[in-house]
Amino acid sequence: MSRVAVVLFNLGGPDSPEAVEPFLRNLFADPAILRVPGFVRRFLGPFIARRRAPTAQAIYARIGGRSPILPQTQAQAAALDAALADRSPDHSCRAFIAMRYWHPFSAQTAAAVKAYGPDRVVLLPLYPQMSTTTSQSSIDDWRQAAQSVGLDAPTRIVCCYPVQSGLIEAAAALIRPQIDAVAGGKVRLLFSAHGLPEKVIRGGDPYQWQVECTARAIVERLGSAGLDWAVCYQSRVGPLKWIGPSTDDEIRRAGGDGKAVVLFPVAFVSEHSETLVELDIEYRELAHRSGVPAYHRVATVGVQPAFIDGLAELVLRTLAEPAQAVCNDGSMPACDSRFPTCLMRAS
Ligand SMILES: C=CC1=C(C)c2cc3[nH]c(cc4nc(cc5[nH]c(cc1n2)c(C)c5CCC(=O)O)C(CCC(=O)O)=C4C)c(C)c3C=C
Ligand SMILES: [Fe+2]
Ligand SMILES: [Fe+2]
Repeated sequence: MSRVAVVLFNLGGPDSPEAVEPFLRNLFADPAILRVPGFVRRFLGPFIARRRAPTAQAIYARIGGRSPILPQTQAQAAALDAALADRSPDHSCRAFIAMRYWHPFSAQTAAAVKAYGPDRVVLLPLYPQMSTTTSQSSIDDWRQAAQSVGLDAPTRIVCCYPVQSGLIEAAAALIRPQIDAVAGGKVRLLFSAHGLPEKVIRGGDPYQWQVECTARAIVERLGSAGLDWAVCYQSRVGPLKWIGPSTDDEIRRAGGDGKAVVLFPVAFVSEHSETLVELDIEYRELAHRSGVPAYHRVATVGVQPAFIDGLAELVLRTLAEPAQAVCNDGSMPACDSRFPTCLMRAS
């Protein structure tokens, strides 16, 4: 029986009010996030972090001063361990967590994985849609950490899984009752994803294309003829032009059209500041002010069994593949055919 370490990547979030500014410093030190020459980033990153800290502290203060992203990810890791134990008699799998901008960092997790002594390692970003700013940044960070602790077990990467059947099934099961609950059926389903600067997408990042693939696959699974739906982008920060339409504009448009809103966070798989504050408080207030007759925020897929089973399937499929990295579950083309940044190419 082979020992497999599955490393789950997520963004991480501050665990106290004092952690907010150092968390932001880590985020803006990432060359994938702040795309300026290194000597500029070394000064500009801490400057932006200091300027953003009071706003971010106010955001986290609304949810008890800390992000729940780590306990949420730990629950997913435990559920994945159980799903893999049920499905895989040939492998003994254990899930580890590596966060990009707050504890536990890749360096600490790489040391724990080394101590576990795996025969193989599977890297699994908790981002269904691949972006250079998220999955690729985490994997680059992991490679450095693994090298520095001398972790050299054969490693496979899950690049992305925007239409993985478990993800789509879990999403549709959460969305369907919210749509059915809207009296009179005058409803618009908004798929809200974290935005990105336009220049990141122009640079060959598959994220926006994959967000749209996920939304379309969920609509198909819902099978509601004539369903009114749209994709939109939230969480803009900084002076650059970001991809649109923005979630704010879509909420105002729904209000103008007299439509109720059912909003599904299509690029987040757990709860944190962007869902609990931006979607549940700020956009709910905006919807009210904009005349939206009803606003329903759908929960993230979290530990829904269909989603966790889908992750387990991805792990087992990745272990069975000869390729260094896999995209999706084979039900759509790998993103390397269209995007130079696909992790299949990078590996
Ligand atoms: C799909 C997921 C995400 C992408 C893409 C992404 C890009 C991105 N983010 C920022 C800046 C910030 N993000 C912040 C919080 C945050 N971002 C994501 C996910 C993606 N980011 C998550 C899950 C979270 C929440 C963390 C938590 O609460 O646990 C923040 C901090 C909060 C705030 O100040 O608003 C910043 C800043 C940029 C610049 C960017 C792409 C270039
Ligand atoms: Fe973000
Ligand atoms: Fe890919």
